[in-house]
Amino acid sequence: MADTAGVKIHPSVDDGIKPTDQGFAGGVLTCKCATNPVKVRVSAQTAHNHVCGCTKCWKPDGAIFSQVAVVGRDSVEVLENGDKLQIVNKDAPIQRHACRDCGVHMYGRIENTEHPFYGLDFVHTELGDGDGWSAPEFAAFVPSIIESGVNPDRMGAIRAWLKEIGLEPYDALSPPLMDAIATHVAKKSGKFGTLNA
Ligand SMILES: N[C@@H](CCC(=O)N[C@@H](CS)C(=O)NCC(=O)O)C(=O)O
Ligand SMILES: [Zn+2]
Ligand SMILES: [Zn+2]
Repeated sequence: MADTAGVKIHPSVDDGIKPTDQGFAGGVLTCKCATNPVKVRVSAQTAHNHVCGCTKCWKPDGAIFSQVAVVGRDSVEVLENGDKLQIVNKDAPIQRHACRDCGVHMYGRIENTEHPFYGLDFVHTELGDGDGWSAPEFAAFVPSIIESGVNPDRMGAIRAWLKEIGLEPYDALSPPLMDAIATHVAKKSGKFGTLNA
Protein backbone atom coordinates (compact mmCIF):
# COMPACT_ATOMS: atom_id res chain seq x y z
CA MET A 1 0.00 0.00 0.00
CA ALA A 2 1.29 3.44 -0.92
CA ASP A 3 1.85 5.78 2.01
CA THR A 4 -0.60 8.59 1.30
CA ALA A 5 -0.18 10.29 4.68
CA GLY A 6 0.51 13.98 4.29
CA VAL A 7 0.20 14.12 0.50
CA LYS A 8 -0.60 17.69 -0.50
CA ILE A 9 -2.05 18.42 -3.93
CA HIS A 10 -3.43 21.97 -3.95
CA PRO A 11 -5.06 24.13 -1.25
CA SER A 12 -8.44 23.96 -2.99
CA VAL A 13 -8.61 20.19 -2.66
CA ASP A 14 -6.47 19.37 0.38
CA ASP A 15 -9.15 20.34 2.91
CA GLY A 16 -12.06 18.90 0.95
CA ILE A 17 -13.42 19.85 -2.44
CA LYS A 18 -16.13 22.50 -2.38
CA PRO A 19 -19.17 21.40 -4.39
CA THR A 20 -20.32 23.03 -7.60
CA ASP A 21 -23.26 25.39 -7.23
CA GLN A 22 -25.41 24.77 -10.31
CA GLY A 23 -26.84 28.28 -10.07
CA PHE A 24 -23.44 29.97 -9.82
CA ALA A 25 -22.81 32.53 -12.55
CA GLY A 26 -19.17 33.53 -12.06
CA GLY A 27 -17.27 36.16 -10.11
CA VAL A 28 -14.18 38.32 -10.05
CA LEU A 29 -10.65 36.89 -10.08
CA THR A 30 -8.01 38.90 -8.19
CA CYS A 31 -4.23 38.48 -8.39
CA LYS A 32 -2.02 38.29 -5.27
CA CYS A 33 -0.74 41.89 -5.31
CA ALA A 34 -1.39 43.76 -2.03
CA THR A 35 -1.78 47.01 -3.97
CA ASN A 36 -3.25 47.61 -7.41
CA PRO A 37 -4.26 43.99 -8.00
CA VAL A 38 -5.33 42.86 -11.42
CA LYS A 39 -9.04 42.05 -11.48
CA VAL A 40 -10.76 39.96 -14.11
CA ARG A 41 -14.48 39.32 -14.33
CA VAL A 42 -15.64 35.82 -15.28
CA SER A 43 -19.34 36.21 -16.03
CA ALA A 44 -20.32 32.54 -16.33
CA GLN A 45 -19.91 29.26 -14.49
CA THR A 46 -16.69 27.43 -15.41
CA ALA A 47 -16.43 23.86 -16.77
CA HIS A 48 -13.96 20.95 -16.81
CA ASN A 49 -12.23 22.14 -13.65
CA HIS A 50 -9.27 19.90 -12.80
CA VAL A 51 -5.88 19.86 -11.18
CA CYS A 52 -3.01 20.01 -13.67
CA GLY A 53 0.50 18.74 -12.94
CA CYS A 54 2.17 20.39 -15.91
CA THR A 55 4.97 22.90 -15.48
CA LYS A 56 3.21 25.61 -17.52
CA CYS A 57 0.12 26.21 -15.42
CA TRP A 58 0.34 28.64 -12.50
CA LYS A 59 0.44 27.08 -9.03
CA PRO A 60 0.14 28.79 -5.66
CA ASP A 61 3.21 28.60 -3.38
CA GLY A 62 3.85 25.08 -2.14
CA ALA A 63 1.31 23.34 -4.42
CA ILE A 64 2.47 20.57 -6.73
CA PHE A 65 -0.62 20.89 -8.95
CA SER A 66 -2.40 23.85 -10.42
CA GLN A 67 -6.19 24.03 -10.44
CA VAL A 68 -7.60 25.19 -13.75
CA ALA A 69 -10.99 25.34 -15.50
CA VAL A 70 -12.33 26.67 -18.79
CA VAL A 71 -14.93 29.30 -19.62
CA GLY A 72 -15.98 30.95 -22.88
CA ARG A 73 -13.63 33.75 -23.86
CA ASP A 74 -16.57 36.13 -24.23
CA SER A 75 -17.21 35.72 -20.51
CA VAL A 76 -13.74 36.99 -19.52
CA GLU A 77 -13.16 40.71 -19.09
CA VAL A 78 -10.22 42.57 -17.52
CA LEU A 79 -11.65 45.03 -15.01
CA GLU A 80 -8.67 46.67 -13.29
CA ASN A 81 -4.90 47.07 -13.70
CA GLY A 82 -4.80 45.25 -17.01
CA ASP A 83 -1.65 47.20 -17.85
CA LYS A 84 0.20 44.82 -15.49
CA LEU A 85 -0.67 41.77 -17.59
CA GLN A 86 2.03 40.17 -19.71
CA ILE A 87 1.84 37.09 -21.92
CA VAL A 88 4.13 34.41 -20.48
CA ASN A 89 4.89 32.71 -23.84
CA LYS A 90 3.38 34.05 -27.05
CA ASP A 91 4.33 30.82 -28.87
CA ALA A 92 2.47 28.45 -26.51
CA PRO A 93 -0.97 27.23 -27.61
CA ILE A 94 -2.39 28.75 -24.42
CA GLN A 95 -1.29 32.37 -24.04
CA ARG A 96 -1.20 32.89 -20.29
CA HIS A 97 -1.77 36.48 -19.23
CA ALA A 98 0.19 36.90 -15.98
CA CYS A 99 0.54 39.76 -13.51
CA ARG A 100 4.07 41.05 -13.95
CA ASP A 101 4.32 41.90 -10.22
CA CYS A 102 3.02 38.76 -8.44
CA GLY A 103 3.31 36.26 -11.28
CA VAL A 104 -0.27 34.97 -11.02
CA HIS A 105 -1.81 33.86 -14.32
CA MET A 106 -5.15 35.66 -14.67
CA TYR A 107 -6.37 33.88 -17.81
CA GLY A 108 -4.97 31.71 -20.56
CA ARG A 109 -6.28 32.35 -24.07
CA ILE A 110 -6.08 30.33 -27.27
CA GLU A 111 -5.66 32.60 -30.30
CA ASN A 112 -5.29 29.81 -32.88
CA THR A 113 -8.76 29.42 -34.41
CA GLU A 114 -7.84 25.86 -35.54
CA HIS A 115 -7.14 24.68 -31.97
CA PRO A 116 -9.68 22.15 -30.61
CA PHE A 117 -10.31 24.37 -27.59
CA TYR A 118 -10.47 27.69 -29.46
CA GLY A 119 -13.09 29.90 -27.82
CA LEU A 120 -12.29 28.74 -24.31
CA ASP A 121 -10.13 30.58 -21.79
CA PHE A 122 -8.33 28.84 -18.92
CA VAL A 123 -8.84 30.33 -15.46
CA HIS A 124 -7.82 29.51 -11.89
CA THR A 125 -11.08 29.55 -9.96
CA GLU A 126 -9.31 29.78 -6.58
CA LEU A 127 -8.61 33.44 -7.45
CA GLY A 128 -12.34 34.09 -7.56
CA ASP A 129 -14.60 35.52 -4.92
CA GLY A 130 -17.41 33.34 -3.63
CA ASP A 131 -17.95 29.60 -3.50
CA GLY A 132 -19.78 27.61 -6.12
CA TRP A 133 -17.30 27.52 -8.98
CA SER A 134 -17.35 24.20 -10.83
CA ALA A 135 -15.49 21.67 -8.68
CA PRO A 136 -12.31 19.91 -9.88
CA GLU A 137 -13.18 16.55 -11.48
CA PHE A 138 -9.89 14.83 -12.35
CA ALA A 139 -6.10 15.19 -12.31
CA ALA A 140 -4.34 15.91 -15.62
CA PHE A 141 -0.70 15.63 -16.69
CA VAL A 142 0.16 13.78 -13.48
CA PRO A 143 3.64 12.52 -14.55
CA SER A 144 4.66 16.14 -15.27
CA ILE A 145 4.93 16.89 -11.53
CA ILE A 146 8.25 15.01 -11.72
CA GLU A 147 9.47 17.73 -14.11
CA SER A 148 8.75 20.27 -11.35
CA GLY A 149 10.91 18.31 -8.91
CA VAL A 150 8.63 15.74 -7.28
CA ASN A 151 10.54 12.54 -6.50
CA PRO A 152 9.33 9.76 -8.83
CA ASP A 153 9.25 7.46 -5.79
CA ARG A 154 6.26 9.46 -4.54
CA MET A 155 4.10 8.87 -7.62
CA GLY A 156 2.37 5.77 -6.27
CA ALA A 157 1.27 7.57 -3.13
CA ILE A 158 0.24 10.68 -5.04
CA ARG A 159 -1.86 8.73 -7.57
CA ALA A 160 -3.42 6.71 -4.72
CA TRP A 161 -4.34 9.89 -2.87
CA LEU A 162 -5.78 11.56 -5.98
CA LYS A 163 -8.06 8.52 -6.44
CA GLU A 164 -8.98 8.62 -2.75
CA ILE A 165 -10.21 12.21 -3.04
CA GLY A 166 -12.08 11.50 -6.28
CA LEU A 167 -9.65 13.05 -8.76
CA GLU A 168 -8.84 10.23 -11.18
CA PRO A 169 -5.22 10.65 -12.30
CA TYR A 170 -4.50 10.81 -16.04
CA ASP A 171 -1.25 11.13 -17.96
CA ALA A 172 -2.77 13.82 -20.20
CA LEU A 173 -6.35 15.14 -20.09
CA SER A 174 -9.42 13.08 -19.15
CA PRO A 175 -10.75 10.57 -21.72
CA PRO A 176 -13.74 12.79 -22.74
CA LEU A 177 -11.42 15.73 -23.41
CA MET A 178 -8.86 13.58 -25.25
CA ASP A 179 -11.75 12.18 -27.34
CA ALA A 180 -12.96 15.71 -28.07
CA ILE A 181 -9.49 16.68 -29.31
CA ALA A 182 -9.24 13.59 -31.53
CA THR A 183 -12.77 14.17 -32.86
CA HIS A 184 -11.77 17.68 -33.87
CA VAL A 185 -8.69 16.33 -35.67
CA ALA A 186 -10.70 13.57 -37.42
CA LYS A 187 -13.33 16.04 -38.61
CA LYS A 188 -10.64 18.28 -40.04
CA SER A 189 -8.93 15.41 -41.87
CA GLY A 190 -12.20 13.95 -43.20
CA LYS A 191 -11.68 10.64 -41.37
CA PHE A 192 -14.44 11.17 -38.82
CA GLY A 193 -16.56 8.02 -38.46
CA THR A 194 -15.26 6.41 -41.68
CA LEU A 195 -14.26 3.09 -40.02
CA ASN A 196 -16.85 0.57 -38.90
CA ALA A 197 -14.90 -0.51 -35.85
N1 LIG B 1 5.25 17.81 -19.61
C1 LIG B 1 4.93 19.15 -20.04
C2 LIG B 1 3.45 19.18 -20.43
C3 LIG B 1 2.98 20.58 -20.83
C4 LIG B 1 1.59 20.50 -21.43
O1 LIG B 1 1.41 19.87 -22.49
N2 LIG B 1 0.60 21.13 -20.77
C5 LIG B 1 -0.75 20.97 -21.26
C6 LIG B 1 -1.73 21.15 -20.11
S1 LIG B 1 -1.89 22.79 -19.53
C7 LIG B 1 -1.08 21.92 -22.37
O2 LIG B 1 -2.15 21.83 -22.96
N3 LIG B 1 -0.21 22.87 -22.66
C8 LIG B 1 -0.45 23.85 -23.68
C9 LIG B 1 0.25 25.13 -23.31
O3 LIG B 1 0.96 25.15 -22.30
O4 LIG B 1 0.07 26.15 -24.01
C10 LIG B 1 5.20 20.12 -18.90
O5 LIG B 1 4.91 19.76 -17.76
O6 LIG B 1 5.70 21.20 -19.16
ZN1 LIG C 1 -0.42 40.80 -9.15
ZN1 LIG D 1 -1.24 22.59 -17.25
